[in-house]
Amino acid sequence: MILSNPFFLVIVTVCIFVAIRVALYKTGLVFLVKKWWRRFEDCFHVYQSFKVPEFNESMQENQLYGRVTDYLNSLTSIEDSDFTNLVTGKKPNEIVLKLDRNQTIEDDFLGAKVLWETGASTDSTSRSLVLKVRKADKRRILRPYLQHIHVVADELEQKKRDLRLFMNVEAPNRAWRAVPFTHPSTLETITMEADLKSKVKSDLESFLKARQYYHRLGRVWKRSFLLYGPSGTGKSSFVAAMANFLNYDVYDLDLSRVKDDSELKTLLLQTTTKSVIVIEDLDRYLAEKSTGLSFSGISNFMDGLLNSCCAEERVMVFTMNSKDHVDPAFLRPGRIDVHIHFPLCDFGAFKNLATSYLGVKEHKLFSQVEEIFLSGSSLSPAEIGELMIANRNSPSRAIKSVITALQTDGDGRGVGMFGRRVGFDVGSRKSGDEMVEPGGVFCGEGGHTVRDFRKLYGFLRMKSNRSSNSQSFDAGSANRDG
Ligand SMILES: Nc1ncnc2c1ncn2[C@@H]1O[C@H](COP(=O)(O)OP(=O)(O)OP(=O)(O)O)[C@@H](O)[C@H]1O
Ligand SMILES: [Mg+2]
Repeated sequence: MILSNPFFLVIVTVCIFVAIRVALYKTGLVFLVKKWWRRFEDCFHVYQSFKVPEFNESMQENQLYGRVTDYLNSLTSIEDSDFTNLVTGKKPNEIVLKLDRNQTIEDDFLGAKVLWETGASTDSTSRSLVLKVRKADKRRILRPYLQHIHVVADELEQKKRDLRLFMNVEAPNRAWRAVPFTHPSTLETITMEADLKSKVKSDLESFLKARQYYHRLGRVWKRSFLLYGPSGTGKSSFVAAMANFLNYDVYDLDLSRVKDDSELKTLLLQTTTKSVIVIEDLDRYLAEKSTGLSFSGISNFMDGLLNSCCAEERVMVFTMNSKDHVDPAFLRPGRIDVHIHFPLCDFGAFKNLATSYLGVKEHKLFSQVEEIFLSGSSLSPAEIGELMIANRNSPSRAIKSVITALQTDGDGRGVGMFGRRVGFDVGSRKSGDEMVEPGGVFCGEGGHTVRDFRKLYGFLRMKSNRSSNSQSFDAGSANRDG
């Protein structure tokens, strides 16, 4: 009687389906069912296979094999294969998945399904990969798919490579000398207004993807940044962070070592793609009258227009303490695309530094520090950071030393005296997009002055002549995210 009740039957059927589904998922049998279903489905398609052997007939390495392997290892579907190897990545705590032999993994491209089988070659010493494409899809997807593999493999290769820092040396014929670039600065470690940081990040991200866009416009694929602000506000650290983010080499160009315009041209020609080309303290260099370089020599360099081959896929960065006395022609849009202001610390930046350097988010002395900042005192992030590092075992002592430093060295270096403290003036001064800034530091218990600590830092500026007479003027920013 009850069995003939349709309502009861529906309930029972639903319960049975739910129970089967739960059982399939709980036991993992669902993967087996999917596999069988795929095999069943494949019976209705004709596949064409393409083999990618590890070596060619002359036993030379087939580079495509390595590229495809890298590509397959980057696919998320590798996690679904029955057997994968876990190996250490580039960083010691990084674990990466690598495909094992005799596995099949699936990939989707332009709506078509393709299969890759990893297997041993007939002689069982060398390996091979087999790509299976449905015949019906072959004409449409094969070429673009292989192209796509190349593009992804290029990107992966770029990520894997070790970065280098190039410096121009005086010796003839050896324009650039390279050393490994291992600066630990990242966009995360730079104290900067959160909004600004994310703007810079997305600017760099969209630059990386914009090759077609720039080419369609007939423009050289490059982006130029001006970082300006007082000494010790993080400009050089930011250059390093940018290079690490982009995974680009760094060319640190010391203009005082360049004889004339033609040498400058040669230096640019000798840079490679995927690089950040930095000129530090450009304002100071331009202010020195006794230079062998002409206005057009420097501006041509900045434009990279000598030849698109020597500016393609490059980021140019110029740092300055102030752009007030710089000929606006150097800063016009196109020559400099983005202006980023690096100000001295305000209270928000101080709190972010306290969080990262001392692990302190709140402290009873904070209200006193805030008052001093509000009265117009300020120090650079470098100055405050060094004080915190020196007193890192005692947050109270560290904050007290910051207070003392603000009251002595920091007087009048903040908003009060130098005016502007925030800054994102988009294109307001006919000089490209205007982003802005990170913030400041101090140090020195036991009689250290700000000036003493200033001598302790600096990374790209390995040229002693440039670092010895650094000065700081200009002011800065809003809240930072650390
Ligand atoms: N905004 C910041 N966030 C985090 N650390 C900072 C920041 N600014 C400065 N520092 C720290 O201070 C030190 C000096 O910074 P950096 O050399 O980048 O300053 P700079 O602006 O290039 O100074 P200069 O104009 O004298 O070359 C670095 O070690 C860096 O860690
Ligand atoms: Mg610097």
